[in-house]
Amino acid sequence: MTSRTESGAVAQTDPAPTARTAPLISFRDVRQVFRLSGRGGDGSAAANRELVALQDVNVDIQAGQFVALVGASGCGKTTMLNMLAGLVEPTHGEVRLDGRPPQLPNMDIGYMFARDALLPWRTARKNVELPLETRGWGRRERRERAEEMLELVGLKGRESQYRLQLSQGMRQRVALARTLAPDPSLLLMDEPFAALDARTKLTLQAEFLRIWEHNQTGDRRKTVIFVTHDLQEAVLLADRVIVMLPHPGRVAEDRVIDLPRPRAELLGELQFTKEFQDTTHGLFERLEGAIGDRGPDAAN
Ligand SMILES: Nc1ncnc2c1ncn2[C@@H]1O[C@H](COP(=O)(O)OP(=O)(O)OP(=O)(O)O)[C@@H](O)[C@H]1O
Repeated sequence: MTSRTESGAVAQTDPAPTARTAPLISFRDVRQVFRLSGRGGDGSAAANRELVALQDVNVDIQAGQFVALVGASGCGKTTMLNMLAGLVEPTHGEVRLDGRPPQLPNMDIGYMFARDALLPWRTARKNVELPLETRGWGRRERRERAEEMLELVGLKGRESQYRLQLSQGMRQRVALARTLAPDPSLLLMDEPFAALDARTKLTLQAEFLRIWEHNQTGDRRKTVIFVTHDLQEAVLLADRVIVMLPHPGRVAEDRVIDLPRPRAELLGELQFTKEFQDTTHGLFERLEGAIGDRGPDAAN
């Protein structure tokens, strides 16, 4: 499989191992226009204008891939996640998940955000139990599963603590445990580690990768769509990095990351390898080049 960059060139791409099977996810000629209402520039007249959040997006993703979406603020990354979650329907074109338009609710999706969004009146364990409650799990199995997940993310002994008693890193661990608890096969992750300091971030990246890589050998392998502003994080974690540009939001580059797997134990060292630095540098130039290019819809 190949894909086109915005300039029409064919980008280096392709999830080789499963390339001949039908993609789990496909965005076909997707365009998303939001109608904005409000005051005009002079503050006097009401103005209605359109914002092109996504333009000509064509992306296929195979089951089990770890794909990072990277790009400046406003290039439509979250909108793509929301389309997969069934929260946004494209204005034009098609989004397919397992061959069908995404539907709400989809119990086989886990969605995780930059802010932990834990319920402050529930303990860590009760927070992890939440998605299991909505899926109708019984009380005992919920409790067992929540405890198992909290142990997996390194929070054994913290089950009864409330959000306020936990550090930001611990809260994100609880959020990760909550996202993984129902064992979803598709993970939508919107800057899940962005609010963490560098050291905690690296620890959580490694832990998440360890869990994900461990699952890849079983029948519950997980597809990950991981949104980040951090190019290094994208290259470290993903099989494939899609670089997006804003005004309008579009795909600029679609690159396979050819670093060894499993990677979880290597993250600390990988960052200093020439392979990693060359890959990151190439993609960085692509993003940097875009800074001068405000795109055809810069007013948006
Ligand atoms: N429901 C909406 N109504 C109007 N405009 C929207 C809506 N959702 C998103 N937008 C706009 O669409 C554009 C793309 O938004 P989106 O959140 O997908 O970008 P993003 O790349 O995820 O940005 P960030 O990195 O800042 O989260 C932005 O200009 C945003 O303001």
